[in-house]
Amino acid sequence: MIDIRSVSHALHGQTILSDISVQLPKGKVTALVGPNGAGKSTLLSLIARLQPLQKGTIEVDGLDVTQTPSKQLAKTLAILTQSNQLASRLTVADLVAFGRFPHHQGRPTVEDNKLVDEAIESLELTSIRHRFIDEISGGQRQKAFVAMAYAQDTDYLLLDEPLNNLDMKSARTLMQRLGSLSAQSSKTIVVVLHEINYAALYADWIVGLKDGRLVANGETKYFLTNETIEQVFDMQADIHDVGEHRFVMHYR
Ligand SMILES: Nc1ncnc2c1ncn2[C@@H]1O[C@H](COP(=O)(O)OP(=O)(O)OP(=O)(O)O)[C@@H](O)[C@H]1O
Repeated sequence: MIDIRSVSHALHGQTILSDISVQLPKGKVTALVGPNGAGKSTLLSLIARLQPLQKGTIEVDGLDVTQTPSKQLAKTLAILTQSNQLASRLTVADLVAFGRFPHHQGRPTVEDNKLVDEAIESLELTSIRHRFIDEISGGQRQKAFVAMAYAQDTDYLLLDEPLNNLDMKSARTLMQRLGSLSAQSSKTIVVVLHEINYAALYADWIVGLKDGRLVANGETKYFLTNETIEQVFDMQADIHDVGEHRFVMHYR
């Protein structure tokens, strides 16, 4: 579980997050949703300790993120951020292998190499594994960064808008993979999504933020109501049940 208690955050005098308390369930896929600027990326970065926690506490699997040694945290949690800039010239395979570094400290084992190959195959990057990441398309690069996070094989995986630039089939394949990682390998996955229907189909749990506040939080089918969509996104949408899933018709 990721246990977030009374977390507030401010930058340059501006409140970014206000008193957020929420528990993200272990072994499930949680979607973090909300309008632009709601604070989703900030919350993810605080969970992963990419910036210092100003107020409140965050525990990942019982580990207080402010107290846990970096090596231990890196073996527990992997994050894909939105700013994936690397100065050095790396191939896709180098980049993905980089994700294993906290585990082997520069001396990869057969198991490390196997996990790198699996991540490359899972994201369908095999044919471009030797290409440089600054010479591939935006969607291919996004997949390479997702593969790097995936290869870390941590129990907790945080992904900030992993579907950016992905075509329809690639997006569906990735969400299916994340679903099976949680269902079959008990991984806890937190994913920032803008398309609510990916959350509807693949998330077990949804957390809605708006203006730095927690607006709604619950199991997917209970979260997806007209009232909640309006509260979080300030827009009306029809909710339709199709089979066992609930969809949000927000396209017109
Ligand atoms: N480095 C920064 N300095 C100052 N303000 C920042 C900084 N980073 C983010 N913010 C502000 O914090 C607020 C939350 O930003 P954040 O990126 O967490 O939102 P988000 O929900 O992830 O948005 P989006 O959906 O657009 O990616 C915004 O008002 C943003 O302008």
